Amino acid sequence: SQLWYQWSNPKCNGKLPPGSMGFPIIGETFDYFKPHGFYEISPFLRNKMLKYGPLFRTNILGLKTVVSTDMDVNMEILRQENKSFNLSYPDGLVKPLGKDSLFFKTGNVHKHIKHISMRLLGSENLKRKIIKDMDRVTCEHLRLKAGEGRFDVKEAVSSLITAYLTPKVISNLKQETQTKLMNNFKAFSFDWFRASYALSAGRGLYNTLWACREGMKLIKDVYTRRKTSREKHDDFLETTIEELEKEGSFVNENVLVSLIFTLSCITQDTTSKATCMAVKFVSENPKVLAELKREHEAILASRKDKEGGVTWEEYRHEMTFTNMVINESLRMTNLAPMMFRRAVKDVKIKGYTIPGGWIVMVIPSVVHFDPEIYENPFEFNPWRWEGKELRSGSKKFMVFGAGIRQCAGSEFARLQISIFLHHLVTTYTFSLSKEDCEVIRVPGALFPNGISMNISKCCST
Ligand code: HEM
Repeated sequence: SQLWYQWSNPKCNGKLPPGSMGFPIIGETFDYFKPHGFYEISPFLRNKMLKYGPLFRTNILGLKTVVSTDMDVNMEILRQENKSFNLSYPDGLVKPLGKDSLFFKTGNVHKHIKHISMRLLGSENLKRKIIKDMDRVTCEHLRLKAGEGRFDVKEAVSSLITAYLTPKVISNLKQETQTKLMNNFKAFSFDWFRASYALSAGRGLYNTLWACREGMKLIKDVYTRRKTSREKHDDFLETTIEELEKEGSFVNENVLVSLIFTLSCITQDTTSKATCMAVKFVSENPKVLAELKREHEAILASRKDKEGGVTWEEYRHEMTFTNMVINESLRMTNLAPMMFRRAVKDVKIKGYTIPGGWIVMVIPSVVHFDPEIYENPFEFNPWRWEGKELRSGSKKFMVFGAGIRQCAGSEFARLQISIFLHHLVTTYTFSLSKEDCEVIRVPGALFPNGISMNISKCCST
């Protein structure tokens, strides 16, 4: 009973947030990861918040944890990155990406890696080098899929992103090597972690580990050959080599190989899921679909180059409603339902002390479903964004995180979803079959059966 007492009442040089630590070692891990319905806050969180308030302590994944569902505390914690807190995801989630992954880097090294990432994912590169191929390949893939009559949206979006992005990341690969690399990018997914309650998680983890090992080995080989041959290419690999050769560079070859792999994988994994959810919400809401069609048909009508695809100007200035739809879809989906930080020292917040070494789990989804902030929070209503700033996050809208760890690929994801919706609503009629489109939360959104779409070309096009 003494051990039990010690487990339940951890030492702290101050006042710990209230809460309970669950069973020794496993803590409350299973309760936290228990699957629940899409249109509700996790029963675990709901009960804890009722009992202890928005800040409480627990033990998840064997780690002493403080959970924050309070928007001010969430923002304060994310803003204190590199000061009182450091990003610290559970090993199982980020370890497959290797110890050189940007998720294990802090301070100047992290800053430098982020800067390099933005040379691929920032607005300037999207506008100059990516949008054209993104548009063409999205259009072609949809045409192909429409020929089949029915397809899995996640699989299709993941394939099309990999198809145009891989040559931009590493050009001039032999066809066989490129195909192998693309398969490794596509095999990577964080889903095994979300589905860790299911038996299939083991296979998912195996596939992810295999993809990481093989993918990084392939990239490393190309990297070495490129450096020795001194051939110049117009791709992201070249950008990273230039960075490596700069005097006083903070990064080494392994960090850059890991970065190339990580960015390519995360891009397809996150954007394909976000597109699925946007399409699902649009197909379930005829009024939203009608308004979206109106916006995109107006863009088509005023486009000067009828053969050309979506332009950067159209995306930035003529897709207001589309961005309202994307924001609302991201708010409801909460693709990143929690963010993990580790306190580097004792930190005082809201009258409590978070002891150094403890994990803080920032949960923005509770804020996104707070009826005081979003009226009828489980209703998909893009018009709630009317007249609001659509692109920047805030403590009330934290889908892409905040502070220096804010998402590097938010603009990429927005652009890809916008272009997918543009072609979908202007050229096709589509529907999702209800039984094949179940979405659950574990607590991240998961599609156990994929998202299948029935599609055919509009008679008028
Ligand atoms: C709709 C899709 C996406 C969502 C909802 C999303 C969400 C997030 C969130 C919440 C964070 C912050 C994590 C934290 O602070 O702990 C983050 C970070 C990050 N995201 Fe995304 N993301 C998306 C798409 C992408 C894409 C397409 C990429 C492209 C590679 C990407 C790359 C990254 C990277 C590299 C970081 C880490 C940044 C850092 O550590 O400084 N994300 N994302």
